[in-house]
Amino acid sequence: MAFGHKYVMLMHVTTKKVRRLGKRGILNSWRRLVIHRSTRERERERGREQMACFANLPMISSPNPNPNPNLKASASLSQSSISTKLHFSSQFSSLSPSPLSLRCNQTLILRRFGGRAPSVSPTLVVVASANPNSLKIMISGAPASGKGTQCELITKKHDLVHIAAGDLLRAEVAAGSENGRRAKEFMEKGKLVPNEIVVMMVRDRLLQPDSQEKGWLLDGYPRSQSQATALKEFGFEPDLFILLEVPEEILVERVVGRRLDPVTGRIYHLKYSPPENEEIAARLTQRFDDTEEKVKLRLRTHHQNVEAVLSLYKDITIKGTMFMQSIDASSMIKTGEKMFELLDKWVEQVGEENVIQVITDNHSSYVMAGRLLELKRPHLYWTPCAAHCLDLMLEDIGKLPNIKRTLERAISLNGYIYNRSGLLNMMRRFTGQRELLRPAKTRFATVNGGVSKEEVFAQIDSALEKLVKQKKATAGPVAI
Ligand SMILES: Nc1ncnc2c1ncn2[C@@H]1O[C@H](COP(=O)(O)OP(=O)(O)O)[C@@H](O)[C@H]1O
Repeated sequence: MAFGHKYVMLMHVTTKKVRRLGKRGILNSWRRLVIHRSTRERERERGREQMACFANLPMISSPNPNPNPNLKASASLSQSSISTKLHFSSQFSSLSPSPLSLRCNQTLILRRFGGRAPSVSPTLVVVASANPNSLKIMISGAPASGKGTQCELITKKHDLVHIAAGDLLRAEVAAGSENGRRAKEFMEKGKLVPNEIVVMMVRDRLLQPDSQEKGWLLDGYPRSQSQATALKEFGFEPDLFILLEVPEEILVERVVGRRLDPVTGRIYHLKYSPPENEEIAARLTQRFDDTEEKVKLRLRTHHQNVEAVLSLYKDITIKGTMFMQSIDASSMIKTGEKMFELLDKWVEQVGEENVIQVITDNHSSYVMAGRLLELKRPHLYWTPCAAHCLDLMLEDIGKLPNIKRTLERAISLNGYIYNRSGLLNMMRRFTGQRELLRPAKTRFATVNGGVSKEEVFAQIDSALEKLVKQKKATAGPVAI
């Protein structure tokens, strides 16, 4: 494939040829579609921004330049041939420093890098989108907000390629490359790694054939407006942006106790999800930036950037719980009617059609308020908080004499061990780093940090299902 000063050539093959000829043969046998520069100039004179040319294109993909210097594009070809509409961006000009790109269904399929005149042999990357129905999702959230868990569930169900910017960077650090060395300096400080390292890394991964064919779930990117813009310029636009929000105190606790099993890749938590046996416990590792001090820095960086990124994707964002307002209700907390007025005002403000469920405390005034609300608005669904119900039940159970005595003993034994570091150390050594369940204050808000990973996934998945249906409905045969 050549990029002369006068011509732009697009090539065409069919799947049968692909099988018969193999890679090299295909490159030689591509039918050339020649567009004379003069044609482009005439088009431009007509004031058209873009010139469209159409071709039958097989699924072609290769992020790596071919070693042949005269043929700087290489291709690996899959079985299915697809009909694809190509748009040739008319940014092309012998003087223009801007890169030349071909886009296919929003996916970058060809790009010339560098700002040299086209007479200089360009480096080409040829990639084609095989499946316009594939999902393209971005997921964002503070450290330990559960992105990893949700990504696992999402990729499993929708067979997407999971691309985590943090993992790409850690792989680079582990490889000991110059980029990795530089990246580590920033990662240790909980700061963002400079764009010149991250952007290309993510772009290259997105261009890989598996991401192009299956669709992708991009995790931890973009973290700034400039990263989002850079990706957009490369032609990558998500269908959906997911933001996971979790209160900060929960995040710190999660991060500090988080451990990785390097053999299985499974993530454990010393307290909430301890390893199953001593063998696993002994090999667990901790991320170098999972300390309390560093996580606080990472959280600050996250909060500084998240709003800017969100503003770019607000139309396609799904968010979890949103904090609206806190009110001092101490003067009315005991009066059902007053609590009803308060709740009713909020339902009015949010719009009744947008309220799925109203959840309150189990106090009699809340129960009365909830019932009044249901009377006034028969389509509204009110429930007392399930966690609070359980909390009250357990409190009552804990008052039974037998249980009360056992609990008291457990609490004093717990305090005895945890107040003596030598003893605690010994217990951990002999139990394979196990912890005792410790008495803690119960939290009775079913929302916020109390939402289970399955509930979060259900929320995300319903949005994904809608998206899949939408994509299927709008994907007709592509014009050629
Ligand atoms: N998109 C990005 N841009 C710049 N730096 C990044 C990006 N993604 C990850 N990093 C760096 O890698 C570190 C680890 O990222 P990650 O594994 O996603 O964990 P976390 O989100 O918990 O900080 C970040 O603290 C940051 O230094």
